[in-house]
Amino acid sequence: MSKEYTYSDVSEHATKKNLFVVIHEKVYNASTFIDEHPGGEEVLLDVAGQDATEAFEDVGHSDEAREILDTLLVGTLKRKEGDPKPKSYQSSTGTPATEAGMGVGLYAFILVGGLFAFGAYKYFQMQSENQ
Ligand code: HEM
Repeated sequence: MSKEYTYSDVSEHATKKNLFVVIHEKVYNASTFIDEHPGGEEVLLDVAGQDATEAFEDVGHSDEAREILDTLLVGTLKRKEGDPKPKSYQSSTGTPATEAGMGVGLYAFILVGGLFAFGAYKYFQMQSENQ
């Protein structure tokens, strides 16, 4: 019974009693669940009628949470031109940024290590000259 919703259809369901969210291109009706949400109703109201993929994944929800999600499914999202871009968690900028951070850390480590080795080398050279 998969129904297709456009982004503007979804955005019309943005109240506590009528609350749709988009997660991974699927449309969920969270109205019945909002009062039971362990993370509180505030966070769900924040993303009501919007793409909540990033918010949902950032929390690192359990498999149980994903099972509940399945029971709330009402349809799939049909994107049109001009709609907000899909929030695909995998392709978010988080991963490359982390890699870049590690790269910089690695260079810093090599640089500091190199300087230390050079210092030690000079130190032992002076020591042997003094003898
Ligand atoms: C309809 C979609 C959602 C469902 C079915 C859902 C379900 C759940 C469930 C079952 C938990 C308990 C912990 C776990 O099993 O992972 C939980 C915790 C939580 N959720 Fe959601 N959630 C949804 C959307 C969201 C969104 C959009 C946010 C936005 C940030 C959010 C924020 C949180 C937070 C912060 C917790 C942790 C609460 C704590 O440990 O004190 N959830 N959620």
